[in-house]
Amino acid sequence: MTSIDVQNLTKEYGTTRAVDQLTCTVRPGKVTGFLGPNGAGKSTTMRLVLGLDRPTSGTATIGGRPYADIDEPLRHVGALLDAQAAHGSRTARNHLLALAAANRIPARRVEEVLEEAGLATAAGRRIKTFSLGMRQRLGIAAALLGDPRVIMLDEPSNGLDPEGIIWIRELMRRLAREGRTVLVSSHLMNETATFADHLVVLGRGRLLADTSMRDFIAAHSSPRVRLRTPDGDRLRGLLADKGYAMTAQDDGRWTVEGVKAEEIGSIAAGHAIALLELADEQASLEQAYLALTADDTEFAATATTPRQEA
Ligand SMILES: Nc1ncnc2c1ncn2[C@@H]1O[C@H](COP(=O)(O)OP(=O)(O)OP(=O)(O)O)[C@@H](O)[C@H]1O
Repeated sequence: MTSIDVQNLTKEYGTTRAVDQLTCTVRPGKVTGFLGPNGAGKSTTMRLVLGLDRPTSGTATIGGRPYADIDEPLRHVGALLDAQAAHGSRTARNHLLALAAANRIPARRVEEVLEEAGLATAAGRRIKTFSLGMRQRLGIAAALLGDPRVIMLDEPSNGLDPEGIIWIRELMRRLAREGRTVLVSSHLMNETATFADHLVVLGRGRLLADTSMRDFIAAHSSPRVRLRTPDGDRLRGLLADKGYAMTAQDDGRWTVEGVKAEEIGSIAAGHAIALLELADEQASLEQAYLALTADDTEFAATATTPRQEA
């Protein structure tokens, strides 16, 4: 089993505590979404796991070993941290060939990952001519080069077009199905909801949540019911007597907060009120995330303004 294990990890930059006593385990066979407001410590944690920075205290290991102790690390751990990092005057193919040679990876893997990342026709071009999306694809190709069991991607959808976003989503799902450990940071909640099974959420360097996506949404949202009825005013009165507010929506439906569909259904049935539609509404990951991180957002316009997806 190749897990990423973080134990009491702390990183201070001067007086800034970027990561604060963080303990979590990222397990194989799942895509784990790594979330948190700007400056929460996600990139710092990834850098510490990859040995690119030294922790102030605590440990980060991959499969039980610090990254620095892993021989030919690209064969075990693939990471995309900064897509701008590749040497601009090299071609994409030469960049990957150099990485392959340094890690004793056969050169034919270069052609495979170029193909997989949709860069086969651009392989002979210098990286400095690449768009941001192409650089992301190249970074992901590099991460996959050594067929690693552990993949860490920092904002992989950055700069990708809609087709690229679908590609990366399906790629991550497949990597997890193959039993690999996949850790992906993102600011895009709707996007994360489409690929993550599990979530690790940071706020100001501390762990706010380490839970399945489903449990996270259930824990950080209140129930809400959507319904349609020809007898809205009567039902609204009945629900008001029980302390529930029924709110008219623009599309002719009503919503009721803080209640489950079963309860509304039995109240309506008890008073012979017809319901043409009745359903529990699933809160979105974005709503649950905003509810959890409202107090931990360092750089927000106002604490109550929901952020739009970038
Ligand atoms: N090299 C550094 N020197 C000084 N401070 C740093 C350094 N790297 C990160 N920090 C600080 O550490 C904190 C965490 O930053 P980090 O980049 O890890 O957050 P993040 O969650 O990845 O944010 P974002 O979502 O904006 O990418 C921030 O306050 C940041 O300013």
